[in-house]
Amino acid sequence: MQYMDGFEGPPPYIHIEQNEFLFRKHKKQKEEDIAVCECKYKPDSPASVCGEGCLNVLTSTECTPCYCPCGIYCRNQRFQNRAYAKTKLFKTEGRGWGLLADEEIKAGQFIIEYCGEVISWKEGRRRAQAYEAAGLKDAFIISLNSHESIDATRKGSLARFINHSCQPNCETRKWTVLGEVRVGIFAKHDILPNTELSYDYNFEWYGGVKVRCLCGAPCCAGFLGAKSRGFQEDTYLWEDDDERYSVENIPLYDSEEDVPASKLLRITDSSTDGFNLLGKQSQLMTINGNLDIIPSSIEPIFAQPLQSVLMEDARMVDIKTEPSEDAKMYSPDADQSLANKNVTVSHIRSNSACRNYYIKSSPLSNKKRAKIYSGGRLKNLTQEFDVKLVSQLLPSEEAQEEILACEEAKKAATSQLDSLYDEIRPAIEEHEKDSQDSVSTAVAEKWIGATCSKLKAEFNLYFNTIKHISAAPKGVAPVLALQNETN
Ligand SMILES: C[S@@+](CC[C@H](N)C(=O)[O-])C[C@H]1O[C@@H](n2cnc3c(N)ncnc32)[C@H](O)[C@@H]1O
Repeated sequence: MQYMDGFEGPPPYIHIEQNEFLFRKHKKQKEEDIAVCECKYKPDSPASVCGEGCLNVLTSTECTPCYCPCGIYCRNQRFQNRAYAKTKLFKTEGRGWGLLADEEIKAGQFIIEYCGEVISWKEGRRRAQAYEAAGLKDAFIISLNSHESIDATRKGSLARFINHSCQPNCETRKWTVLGEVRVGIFAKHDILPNTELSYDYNFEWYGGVKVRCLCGAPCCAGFLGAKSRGFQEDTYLWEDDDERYSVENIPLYDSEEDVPASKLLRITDSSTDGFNLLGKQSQLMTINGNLDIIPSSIEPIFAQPLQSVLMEDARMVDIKTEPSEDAKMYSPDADQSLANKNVTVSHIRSNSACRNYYIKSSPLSNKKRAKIYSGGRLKNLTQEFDVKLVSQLLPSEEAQEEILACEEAKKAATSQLDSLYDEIRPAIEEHEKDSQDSVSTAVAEKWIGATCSKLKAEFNLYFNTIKHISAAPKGVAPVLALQNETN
């Protein structure tokens, strides 16, 4: 994403409105598992249909379309229908971006779903550490259930912008929707328009970095997610009077570098897909890379601390946004910028061990492909040489043994990597290339390890060969050169 005159928006992300499953497929609900309520549609009281008394509502389960006795009148399909409240994105002072109510919201109302990438708990931990190592201070990982998390760092809904408060007006609730658990943000009490939405991250948040809380509530816990499982497992055990749990003993970060709010204005209408970012200038780039023209007279929004959340005087403008497609949302620039900023797991993965092992589609011409690939696998493009022959040319027995041992180690590492391919072949075939993002974390870890071992073994072989050749008497090198030419 690009902004005029150096104005910066939030780091780019892909806007999605349903969870994406990275490590498993979306569950398929079996017919026998569908919970059917006993509600009946009465024309004289439509508001009673699938309301508080509905058996499914009571168990936080959404009704399944076609199975609910109330048919199209069912009101218990809010996640499925994306029955979101109207919200707007805005720039806060010191807490990055936040989300405002853009209409009156009633107590208990479903506001928005927290969407992102569904990953394992272990992967969540790993990512949190990788994000922290990469200097990303905004945390977007929340827990979904005992073994899975939702990571909205790279992909997410507008809910990813809801900030924490120790005295929040919203809360997260988990609902079962078509057999899958989903996380929704719900109003704890009535919320007036232009009020910042917030929930308590304490039991949800999984940020690696300790961030000083700026919610301003009298009961403020001091920093974010202090009671969350991630926080506790990561660093500290939560115990009253535990002196480790004090601001002084914990390295704190401000949530972002303070950018004067007067420089920025961001306005979003959650009723549309995607969002726009606006600077003082009349032009802006949407996240999907389209250039929109906006009147330059719009005043910036000034955010108040959460204590004074009502923002009646703020002038806001709704900007119509184009429906976004994932592919468009992530412009090459945005992708590049995110890749530079976040040394993410997939970044590490794809740089460390991919063999570009294309099964079907490939940008290469057939001719070029045929030259490089052999039986579907990428040929070793480095110049091979006859190690045995080279060793015989070396005068010292010790040197000979060393490079033969290196050759053996290289063979062993290569065969270990090759045998791993049998394990990952189905994923490679499904995704048409050998990206480690397409296999489970456990396999990817083995894959990275095996690739590193192979690279190390190759390096040792070449290094020792060069070392011994350069130490050998004159004449050995030309013989080797000749031998290489004849190969
Ligand atoms: C889920 S994101 C919320 C959106 C974020 N403000 C942004 O600009 O993308 C969580 C991050 O926002 C910041 N944040 C949220 N609530 C905060 C608070 N009460 N005080 C300080 N920083 C906060 C922290 O950096 C936190 O890691």
